[in-house]
This record gives sequence, C-alpha cells and structure tokens, in this order.
Amino acid sequence: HGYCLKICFPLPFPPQAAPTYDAILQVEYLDMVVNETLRLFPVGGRIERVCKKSIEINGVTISKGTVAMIPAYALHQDPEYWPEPEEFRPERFSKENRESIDPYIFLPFGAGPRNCIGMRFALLSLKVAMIVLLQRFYFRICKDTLIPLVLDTKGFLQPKKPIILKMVPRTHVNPEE
Ligand code: HEM
Repeated sequence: HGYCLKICFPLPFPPQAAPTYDAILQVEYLDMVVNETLRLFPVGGRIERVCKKSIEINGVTISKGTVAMIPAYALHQDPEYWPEPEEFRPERFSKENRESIDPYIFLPFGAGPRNCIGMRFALLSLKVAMIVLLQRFYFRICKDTLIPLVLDTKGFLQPKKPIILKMVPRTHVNPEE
C-alpha cells in the first residue's frame, strides 16, 4: 500500500502550554487520528488464544488446547466493516460513528480479560508525545521519505525501513516551503 497522509487539525494548545491530562482528552480529533492509525497499522498484527474447552462455532470444531489465531490486521482491513479500508479516514472514529464499531473487529489492544494492560498508558503517552512535537513542528514528506511505505512481515507490525520526514519549526514563515 502507498500511504500519503496530510493531517491538519487545530491544536488547542498555545506553543509552550503543558498538555495536561484533561486538555489532552478534549482533543477528540487526535484520538480519532490515533485510532485510525492503529486500525491501519495494528502493532500486534495477530492475537492468539489457547482454546480451553472444545467448541463448535459455525460448523467448525475447535478442540481443547488448539491455538486460535485472531487476524487483527486482516479484520482491520475488511471492507464489510470498513468501507474503502485502505483509506486513512479518522472520521470512522468520530463520536457518531464510534458506537457502531464492533470491539471484536477493532483490536489494536486485543479484547477480553487478557487485553493490553498498558492501553491507557500507551494512548496517553503517545498523545503527549504527538502534542509536544506538533506544538513545535510541522511534519512534511521529503526526498528521503519512502513512498509507498513497506511493512515488515516478521514479528510486530512496523515499517521495514525508518520513516524519514522533514520537521519544520512552527515559527517558520511558510510551512509549505
Ligand atoms: C501503542 C502501544 C501498544 C499496543 C498497540 C499494544 C497492543 C497489545 C496487544 C494487541 C496485546 C494482546 C492483547 C490480547 O491478546 O487480547 C497486548 C498485550 C499486553 N500489553 Fe500492550 N500494547 C501497547 C503498549 C503497551 C504498554 C505501554 C504496556 C505496558 C506499560 C503494555 C503491556 C502489555 C501487557 C503486559 C500485555 C499482556 C496482557 C496479558 O496477557 O494479560 N502494552 N498489547
């Protein structure tokens, strides 16, 4: 896939203001962007569970002890649930749309009693990092940005090569330069 993202949203933070917990929760669009990014790029591309007792689901018997793999990456790309799944559309996670999302189809942090224990911490710290960077810089594609992005096929879902972007200080007169 080739992804070319231009994300523009107002940050309700003056350049030097500390992003407080309450203020971060107010930035709804940031949450939508983070969710849509985790939909396209779920770090744990698959989730696994060991079957505790034999069960039949839709005519398929899964015996006790079998490891069942839940393909989070594939579920996040299923056009039945995500129209034009390859498109980066944070609006999928808007307040109005969010309620219709099945928690077993959107699985960036897994689901159930063994889901990610660090989810809230991870979401908060990555939002703090994004806000602090976006308060100070614009991010632009440059000649060293590899397009299309190539994903690694082993282990955690991550880019094969680092993503190189140009950082333009926000004090700069013309951010498009
Ligand atoms: C964006 C960052 C992160 C993502 C996308 C992520 C994703 C996941 C996923 C998909 C699972 C498997 C859940 C399941 O099987 O249902 C998991 C498990 C886990 N994560 Fe995270 N994680 C993140 C950050 C963190 C952080 C920051 C911590 C710790 C501070 C953490 C601690 C754990 C632990 C301990 C488990 C195992 C939970 C268990 O088996 O009971 N994760 N994570």
